Amino acid sequence: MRIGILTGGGDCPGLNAVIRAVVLRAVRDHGWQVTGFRDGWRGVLEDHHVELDPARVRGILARGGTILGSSRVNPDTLRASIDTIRTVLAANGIDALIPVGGEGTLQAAHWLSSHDIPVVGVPKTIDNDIDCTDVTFGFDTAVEIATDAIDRLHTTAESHQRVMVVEVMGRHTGWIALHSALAAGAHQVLTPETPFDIEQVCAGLRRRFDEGDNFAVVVAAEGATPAPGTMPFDEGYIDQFGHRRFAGIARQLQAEIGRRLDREVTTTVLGHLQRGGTPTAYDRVLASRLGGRAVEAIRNGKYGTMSALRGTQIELVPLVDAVARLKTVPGDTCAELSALL
Ligand SMILES: Nc1ncnc2c1ncn2[C@@H]1O[C@H](COP(=O)(O)OP(=O)(O)OP(=O)(O)O)[C@@H](O)[C@H]1O
Ligand SMILES: O=P(O)(O)OC[C@H]1O[C@](O)(CO)[C@@H](O)[C@@H]1O
Ligand SMILES: [Mg+2]
Repeated sequence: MRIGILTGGGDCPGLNAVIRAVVLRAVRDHGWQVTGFRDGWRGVLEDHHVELDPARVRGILARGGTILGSSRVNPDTLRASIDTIRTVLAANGIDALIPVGGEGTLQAAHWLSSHDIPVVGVPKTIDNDIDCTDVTFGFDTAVEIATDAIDRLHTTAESHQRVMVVEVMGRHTGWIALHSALAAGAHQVLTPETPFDIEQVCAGLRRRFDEGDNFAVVVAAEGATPAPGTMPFDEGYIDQFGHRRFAGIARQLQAEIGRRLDREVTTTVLGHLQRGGTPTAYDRVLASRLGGRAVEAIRNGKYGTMSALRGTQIELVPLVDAVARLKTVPGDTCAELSALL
C-alpha cells in the first residue's frame, strides 16, 4: 500500500504535524509507503514528489509551514486535468491520497473522490471555517499570535490616546477576530458575517470617549465589509487562482474613523505573522490526531471522507458534507462574544 499526501492552499501551523503523523502511522503501524507531492495540487499535476519515511519527518512536529510546500492552482486548470492526475497517481503506485487543506483543497478532494479516486481529506486553516469539524488546527496558534499583538497595541494605544485598528485574517469568517478581540479586551470587532455600519462603529467609539476613556482598539477581520452605501469601499479584486485579494479594510477604516471622529487613528495589519512559526501544543496534538485518523480511514477503506474533531473525538465525516458550506460564526455565538467587549 502506498499513500500520497499533499498540503494545499495557505500554509498553516500544524501541517508538519499531520505529515509526521501520517508517515509514522502508515510506515510503523502498517508497513506502508508514503509519497509526498510538492506544492499542493501543482505537485500532482507536474509529478513532483518526494519519498517520505520516519527519518524524513524527524524533528518537524514543532516546525511551522509545510515541508512539502504549498501553492494555489486555478480550479478550472485542475478540473481540466483529471487524466493527468490519474496518470501521475498510477505511475507512482498511489493507492490512496490524503489532501490536507482548506475549503478549496477539500473541494478538489471531493471532486477527485467523485471520480473514484480514493481520497481522505484532512482539514486545515487558521480561519477555522471548515464545516463538520469543531475546530481546525492552526486556529489556536493564530488566535494566540493575534491576542499577543492586540495586547501590545492596547498599551501603546492607551499611552497615545489613539484609536488603533487591527486587521486580522479571516476572509469569510470572523472566528480569529472574535476570539482574539475578546481574549485581548478589544473594544469593537468587525466580522465578515455581519456587514458593519461605520456610523454605528463611530457612535460606539464616541460613547466610549464620552464615558472618559481616551483610546480604543478595533479588531477587523480582513473580510469585514461595510453595509452597502454606508461608506466608500474598495473590495479588491479576484486573482488568477480565483482568490479574492482584499484592498485592506483597516486602512479604509482608518480614513473613515479619523474623518468622522477627528482623532488620530493608526492601523496594524497582522497578515502572515498569524500563520508563520511554531504551532501551539493544542494545534500539534489536533493535527497529529487528524493525520493519524486519516491513515486509519484508509486502512478501513473509508474513502470520500475527512477526519474531523467532534467533541473530544476524532471522527470521519463525508467530504460531501464538509464542503457543502463554510462554517461561519453563528449569530448567537457572535453576539455572546461581542457582548463581552
Ligand atoms: N471548487 C474547486 N474544485 C476543484 N479544485 C478546487 C476548487 N477550489 C479550489 N480548488 C483547488 O484547491 C486549491 C486550494 O484552494 P484554496 O486556494 O482555496 O486554498 P484552501 O485549501 O482553501 O486553503 P485557504 O484556507 O488558504 O484558502 C486551489 O488552488 C485549486 O487548485
Ligand atoms: O497567503 P495568501 O495566499 O495571501 O492567503 C491568505 C489567506 O489564507 C488564509 O490565511 C487561510 O485561508 C486566510 O486567512 C487569508 O486570507
Ligand atoms: Mg480557500
